[in-house]
Amino acid sequence: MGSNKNKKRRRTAERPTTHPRNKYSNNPPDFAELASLYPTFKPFVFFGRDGRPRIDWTDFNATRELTRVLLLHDHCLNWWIPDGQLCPTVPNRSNYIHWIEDLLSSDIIAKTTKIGDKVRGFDIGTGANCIYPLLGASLLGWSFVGSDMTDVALEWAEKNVRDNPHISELIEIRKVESGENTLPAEGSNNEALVSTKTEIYLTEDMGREGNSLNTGYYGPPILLGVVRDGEEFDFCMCNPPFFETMEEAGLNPKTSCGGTPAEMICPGGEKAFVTCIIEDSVTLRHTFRWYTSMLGRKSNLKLLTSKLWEVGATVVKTTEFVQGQTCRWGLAWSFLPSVKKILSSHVTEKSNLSFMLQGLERKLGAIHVLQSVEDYFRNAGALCKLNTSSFTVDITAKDDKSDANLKSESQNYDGVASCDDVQEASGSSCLNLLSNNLSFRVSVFQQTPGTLLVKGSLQQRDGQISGSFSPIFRRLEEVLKQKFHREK
Ligand SMILES: C[S@@+](CC[C@H](N)C(=O)[O-])C[C@H]1O[C@@H](n2cnc3c(N)ncnc32)[C@H](O)[C@@H]1O
Repeated sequence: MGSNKNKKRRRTAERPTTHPRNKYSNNPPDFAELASLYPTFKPFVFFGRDGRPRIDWTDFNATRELTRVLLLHDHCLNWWIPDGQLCPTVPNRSNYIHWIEDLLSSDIIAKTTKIGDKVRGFDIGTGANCIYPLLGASLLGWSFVGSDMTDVALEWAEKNVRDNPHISELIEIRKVESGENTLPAEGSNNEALVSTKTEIYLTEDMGREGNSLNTGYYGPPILLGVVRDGEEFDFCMCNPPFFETMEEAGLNPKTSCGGTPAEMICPGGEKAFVTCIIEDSVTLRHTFRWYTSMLGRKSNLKLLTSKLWEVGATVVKTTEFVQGQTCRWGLAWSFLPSVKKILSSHVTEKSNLSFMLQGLERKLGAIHVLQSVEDYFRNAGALCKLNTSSFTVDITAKDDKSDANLKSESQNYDGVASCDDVQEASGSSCLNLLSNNLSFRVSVFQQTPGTLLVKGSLQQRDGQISGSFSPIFRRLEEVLKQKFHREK
């Protein structure tokens, strides 16, 4: 009992809170002072029995006025949103900005910008409040493209930019065209549009011809088709529509931050929305140094992390944003080569490795696993030969000069790229481990229904090259276990 209590206490103590560089980390907003300085805020402030100044968090007008005065007082920003639009909390949104700042200054991935270059970001779904571009530009001098699709968001985001001439040059608001075949989304207002496109096909680009990935997202374009030819960004960020329905959104009875259906929901919820960003990132690759999104559900973090390994991200990072009672998660990934590494060529290499896959659905057999193995390595740019009679896939890394940068890293392996984050899931996909001439065979044996043995055998023993076989095979094990476990 006692030890449980201690554990709980320890967990609470260890829980991450406000980012240390967040203006409010040691200085929470002082409502009494703000009330004395801003007469329009004063009517919303009352004093509790303990004598402390408070506001009614369930009153939209109070939370909006608080955001307005905080942006003005602490950030010299003029700001407003119409009734009912999503009202951001400033300390909470600042955490995400500071996390991106950490990612950009870390040496997890190669730096592509020169010293003195301006940081350029892309805010997916900037909303009427345009909070991230306003904060990023005023706190750090970053420039932004902020995208959105509803008229009200575009009109008010532009107004919020115009009302701040000292940073307005830094922010472009970009309309997302909903594209052809666009229908009003069921159960939402006219502003939420969905296209009739049902699947996103990843074909030639990824060497996965005919293999369609249904993201479950049927909305307007997110990055592909919005980012223009030749554009490059240091990062993208997104506070996605978290929910599938307004009932699910269930508007937290303890606070009132507004939020229209167009802001809060999309078909498939945040999982579908962020899956679509991931699919777009596979095509856009180095157009962004970091792709990031916020998530409202921890379960989606795990799921999307596995998806990122499957599509060949080189680095995946996660974090937790805690502000008061609200908990959100941050997911970041990149396709640039990871920089930190340890030399692994001295590792005595095993040329035969194996693992078991258990608990598969009965209808899934060796052939499905082999096809996943083939897809996975083909995605990473390797040549794959599937033999359905011997139940093997032969894999050889291609000699592709365009990937020379990635392949040159193959003698080094960094299983964990670390940063100061609270939670992290980092690693290296097979992409940056596949070296020219590395060739190996993966064989799959059915043991009993639902249980398979997966074996990997190195085809050559070149000391330097073979050093990457084991991490590649370990990564394959993770991917297959996650995939087939999920499909149970
Ligand atoms: C949860 S709100 C976030 C608003 C603001 N960034 C914030 O953090 O308060 C989500 C926004 O995404 C927009 N949105 C939905 N689908 C979009 C798409 N495909 N492209 C751009 N914006 C989109 C919505 O209109 C809405 O303004």
